[in-house]
Amino acid sequence: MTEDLKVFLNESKQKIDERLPHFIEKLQAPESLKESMNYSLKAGGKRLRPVLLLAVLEGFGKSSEKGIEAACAIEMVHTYSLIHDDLPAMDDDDVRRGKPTNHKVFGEAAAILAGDALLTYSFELLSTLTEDPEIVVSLIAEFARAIGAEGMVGGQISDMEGENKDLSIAELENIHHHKTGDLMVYSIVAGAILAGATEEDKTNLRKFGRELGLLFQIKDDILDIEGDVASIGKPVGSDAGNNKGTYPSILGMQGAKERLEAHIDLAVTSLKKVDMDHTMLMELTKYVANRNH
Ligand SMILES: CC(C)=CCC/C(C)=C/COP(=O)(O)OP(=O)(O)O
Ligand SMILES: C=C(C)CCOP(=O)(O)OP(=O)(O)O
Repeated sequence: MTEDLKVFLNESKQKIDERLPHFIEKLQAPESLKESMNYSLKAGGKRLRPVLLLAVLEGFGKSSEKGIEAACAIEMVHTYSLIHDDLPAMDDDDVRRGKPTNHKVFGEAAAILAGDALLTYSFELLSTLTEDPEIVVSLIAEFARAIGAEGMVGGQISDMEGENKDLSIAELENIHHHKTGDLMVYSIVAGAILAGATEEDKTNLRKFGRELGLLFQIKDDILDIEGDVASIGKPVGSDAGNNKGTYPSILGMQGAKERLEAHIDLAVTSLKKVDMDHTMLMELTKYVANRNH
């Protein structure tokens, strides 16, 4: 990792980590609910989606302050998705971000409600942005599409329905485009909307985001086999345990790694077409593909 990326990641993560609990503190809501929401938000995480939004703003020469609220809203939704994903009705996982999962600490009902509250609050946060109302509406509409039935939620149910089945690579890609990719694409496009990017630049950033989402997920599948529990903060072997089709299970480990390289090339090609400073997004792409956590 370059020194510039290390500094950017640390600074961005720090800004998000500082702001997130502050948003929860000011809620006039039952303390038990706030505690459960904050537990998962504060449990750590790479903050990759907020970092992507801030990197896009920086690439267009805009201040990252402009994107903090939207970045926090995105992290809230990502955190809700992980809380629900870990529930017994879904992946039934006990450890997340190196800590006991939310339902293990607070019980299933509180975990479901903490997720619901984070999701709902994210929309409230976006609605209070001081941008032009047209921009706010477009940010909210695109967000709803990315994380709802046509996006992340749809991807999650396809993922669950795909368990114990022989999936083709096309089916697997479709699951990942929605389950993982759509929120990542949104993080990038939200940065572009806030930066006032042209339609052409937004289209190429969307293509870049789709490739980044896939390569992120291929790496996640690889780490589920080759990763180290202490680094990834969640159990290894969970995909095999849940009988999920993954890139290594369909293509073999070597095939999955070749696929990862191919998606890096495709991501870089789309990114280079965008009229911006690509340095940080280029570095982030390499980081996502080579990470060990
Ligand atoms: C609406 C919901 C609940 C969406 C969940 C979306 C999501 C990306 C879950 C984690 O995927 P994963 O199970 O592949 O990852 P991990 O290995 O981190 O559990
Ligand atoms: C989409 C997947 C595979 C869920 C985990 O996402 P991250 O790996 O970004 O999780 P955190 O760092 O936020 O915990």
